[in-house]
Amino acid sequence: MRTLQVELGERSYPIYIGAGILDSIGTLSAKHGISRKSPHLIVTDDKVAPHYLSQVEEQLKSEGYTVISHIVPSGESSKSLQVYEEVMTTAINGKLDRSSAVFALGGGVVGDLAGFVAATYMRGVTFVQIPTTILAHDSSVGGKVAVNHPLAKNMIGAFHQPVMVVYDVNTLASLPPREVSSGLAEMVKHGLILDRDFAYWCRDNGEKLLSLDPETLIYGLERGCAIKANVVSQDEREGGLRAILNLGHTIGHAIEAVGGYGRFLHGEAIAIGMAGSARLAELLGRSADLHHETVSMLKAVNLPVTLPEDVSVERIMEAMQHDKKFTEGQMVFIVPEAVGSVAIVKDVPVEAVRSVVEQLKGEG
Ligand SMILES: NC(=O)c1ccc[n+]([C@@H]2O[C@H](COP(=O)([O-])OP(=O)(O)OC[C@H]3O[C@@H](n4cnc5c(N)ncnc54)[C@H](O)[C@@H]3O)[C@@H](O)[C@H]2O)c1
Ligand SMILES: O=C(O)C(=O)C[C@@H](O)[C@H](O)[C@H](O)COP(=O)(O)O
Ligand SMILES: [Zn+2]
Repeated sequence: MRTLQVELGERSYPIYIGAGILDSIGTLSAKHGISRKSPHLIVTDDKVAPHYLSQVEEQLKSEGYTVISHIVPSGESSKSLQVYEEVMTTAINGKLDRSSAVFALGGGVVGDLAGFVAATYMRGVTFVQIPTTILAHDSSVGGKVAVNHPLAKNMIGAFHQPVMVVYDVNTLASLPPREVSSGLAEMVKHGLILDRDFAYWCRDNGEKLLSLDPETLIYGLERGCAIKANVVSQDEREGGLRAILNLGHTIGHAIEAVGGYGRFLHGEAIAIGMAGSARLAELLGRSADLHHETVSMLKAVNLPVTLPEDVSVERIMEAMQHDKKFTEGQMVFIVPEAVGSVAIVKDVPVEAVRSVVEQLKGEG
């Protein structure tokens, strides 16, 4: 087992990464001071539960913990206020108290939903992340938790850090190929924003990553987590720097919303968004040839880089107005300047953005 640390003063926490470490969840919970006198809640989804829920329940029980579980339908539609209320009802009926913990067992959907429950139940209880997707190397780190509004992604949320992240890479073996690619979008993003060598490493190792070669995958997840942890440690609440983690997300979140939170996976939408950001960089004269490089990296892990013909440019433009980075009437974009380096650009002309979205429906 390897340990990375997210440095956040008194809210610092470890990311444990290893093969088979779900079997240590009970002992790790005890190590992190989780009470044996209060009941705890595991939140998971109906695709993850058949694989891993009983293992986690048994593990915690064998260490003397009392746990109840809530299984939500898999998929982005569970990041809703309705499902949030249902999980809250389970927590209240289960008599969780202020010393209780909420464990998120699953991908980013379960992590964001369960984290928002943990952030708000009795105004905040202990939160543990047990990620089971590649994408969750990003979502389980950093404490952004939220549910969606039909009009805009992650609109109802909080910052609530976990006390630990327990990342058992063995769980990734059951991921469907489309989810593997979706998760790799955030890994490529981590290279594109801050680490040129890592971005090219992802491209060169695309085949091995797609086939879940253990050594390659663990290196990629560790490097991705380390880049994310480093940014979060410098700017926990996105006062400035943290916004770079949003590369591709302004267009990507709009694509997800217009697709009804289900047509496009998060990683697919931000892959298209990253291709768009590279086009924007070229249009704004900030770099040449970045689109070609970005697209080659995304294609190496089977990600889409164009929008289907039937998606309305106007609806994308409309949905984009809700981007959380936009303030005081200014469109703010994370614009790549070179592979491994991005800028936060304010007041991007709306016509430039529209032109990029239109191009995404063409050859990308
Ligand atoms: N909080 C953050 O910082 C942050 C960062 C990135 C993404 N996100 C959010 O994360 C979400 C996407 O996360 P995701 O891609 O993990 O989606 P997800 O949680 O929906 O998981 C993807 C799919 O894989 C299934 N699954 C999960 N683990 C599995 C396993 N081990 N074996 C088999 N099937 C498994 C799930 O049931 C689901 O169908 C989006 O809502 C996105 O907004 C949040
Ligand atoms: O952690 C962050 O900060 C990110 O931007 C990571 C993103 O990958 C993630 O999708 C995040 O949930 C987006 O946050 P939002 O504030 O744009 O909703
Ligand atoms: Zn993301």
